[in-house]
Amino acid sequence: MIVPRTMTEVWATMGSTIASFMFIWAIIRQYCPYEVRFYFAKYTQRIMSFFYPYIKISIHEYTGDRLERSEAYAAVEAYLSINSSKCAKRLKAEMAKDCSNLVLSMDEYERVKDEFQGIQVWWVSSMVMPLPQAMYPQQERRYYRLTFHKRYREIITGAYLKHVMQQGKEIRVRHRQRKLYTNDSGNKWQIYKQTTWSHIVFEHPATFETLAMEPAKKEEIIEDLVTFSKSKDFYGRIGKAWKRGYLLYGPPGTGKSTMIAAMANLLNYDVYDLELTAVKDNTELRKLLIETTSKSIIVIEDIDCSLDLTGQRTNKREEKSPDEEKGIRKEHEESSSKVTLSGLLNFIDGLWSACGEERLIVFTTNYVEKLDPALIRKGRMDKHIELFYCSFEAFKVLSRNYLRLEAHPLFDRVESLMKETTITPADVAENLMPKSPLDGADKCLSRLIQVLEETKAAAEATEKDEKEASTKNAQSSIKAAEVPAMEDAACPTTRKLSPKSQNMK
Ligand SMILES: Nc1ncnc2c1ncn2[C@@H]1O[C@H](COP(=O)(O)OP(=O)(O)OP(=O)(O)O)[C@@H](O)[C@H]1O
Repeated sequence: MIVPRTMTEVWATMGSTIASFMFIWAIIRQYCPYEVRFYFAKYTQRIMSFFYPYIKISIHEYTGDRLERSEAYAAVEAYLSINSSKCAKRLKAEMAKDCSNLVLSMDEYERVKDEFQGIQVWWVSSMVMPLPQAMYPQQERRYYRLTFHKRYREIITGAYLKHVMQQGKEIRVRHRQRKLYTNDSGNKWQIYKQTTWSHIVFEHPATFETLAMEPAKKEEIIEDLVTFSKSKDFYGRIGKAWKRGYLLYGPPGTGKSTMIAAMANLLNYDVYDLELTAVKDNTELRKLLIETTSKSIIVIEDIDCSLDLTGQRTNKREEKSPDEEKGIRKEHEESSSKVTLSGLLNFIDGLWSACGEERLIVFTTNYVEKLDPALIRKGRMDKHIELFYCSFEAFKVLSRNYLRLEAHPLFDRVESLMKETTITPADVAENLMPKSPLDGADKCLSRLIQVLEETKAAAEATEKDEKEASTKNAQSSIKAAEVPAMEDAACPTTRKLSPKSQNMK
């Protein structure tokens, strides 16, 4: 045997060995039957794995017959986007479908190391190229491969993978773009078709900080919401679906819709704005419910206008002006649907309502007294929140938002007027809004004071009119009572006759 002496000889020997091996392999591939090769590869792998102490787990991007994108792959991708961006040398940046920012992930064939409870694991991103002879053009199939020592099989397949999935899902929720869904396309013929959710990006800027409300009440609501969002284990333990109902009620313009936006922003939830009048029947309502995702708020605004408490539905459009009424009523007749009160009750807490988790169901109404007690009982609508007219504390929040003012000499006058009259936060907000670039705080506050004074004067005038009217009514009823008494005195027999006997007479 010739022993190579120099480096050049070593390379030359190695090169010729590899070439010989490839030549032999090519001959085997050409002449050896497929079955023999298959068994050869299979048993070689088994023998290798006997000596090879590592386990590999692959997580593919697309799974199933319908080739849906795998949730597990997406979670690993999100998990590694944080880990890999710190240590990988080749990263790729993409604008993800549900995300407003660029998302960094490991580039193909890049390898990163991760550590869990002192155990080292390796992740490799890889892909399978489509077969050239495939009948349909396919995309390359990407996958992540996790490698770890077989000694740690239990921990890695249990706790570590659970940790990766959990963290990955959380990262995805944090980075996703939230959506505002609606089932009302505005098409009056929609009632003859199945309704589905359509969405836009949810970008309402309202927060609890900007919401005008008594600070103590605000704190209580925030605490309730945050506690709910952290109560997965609690709900599991007590055997209840992880959802909570909120009933927001109060006069128009007191901030019910604004509060829903603040709730969504606080908890980072999507919003499903459910228009009941556009839902055909209970089956369709259930279908819409099933299509909602976790971490969401399902809102039914003005519930009193959407569903008659006898189970007969009315349309909120019926409340339009008399001019519109005729045309609208026709439209309503065409679009009337068969969602019933019991269908809605099932929607809230029937068996199907447990199909998702971490969901809030919010009803709003201006007339809480009109609602069926069954609809709003505790357990369905767990928390009832009344939104009031603007208090001075709420006004201070609005003046901070609109005028960046914490204090002002005119505040005292506003405070005393607010004790004497009522005004909605919407009206206060409108008056604090500068109408021109030259409008300063003085002008806005003076405008608000003027409106408050006018409202107070109008309320006093109405009260005076009502008092006068009731005095007049009282006087006329006294007079009316005196007339029969005088008639009775003139003819005592008449009094004893009943109307019937009078007629007979
Ligand atoms: N509590 C509040 N805090 C801050 N802004 C408010 C508040 N209430 C009302 N507003 C302002 O008034 C506008 C109307 O409020 P919003 O639509 O939330 O009232 P609402 O109670 O839902 O009314 P409706 O019952 O008529 O639907 C909002 O755009 C917001 O600017």
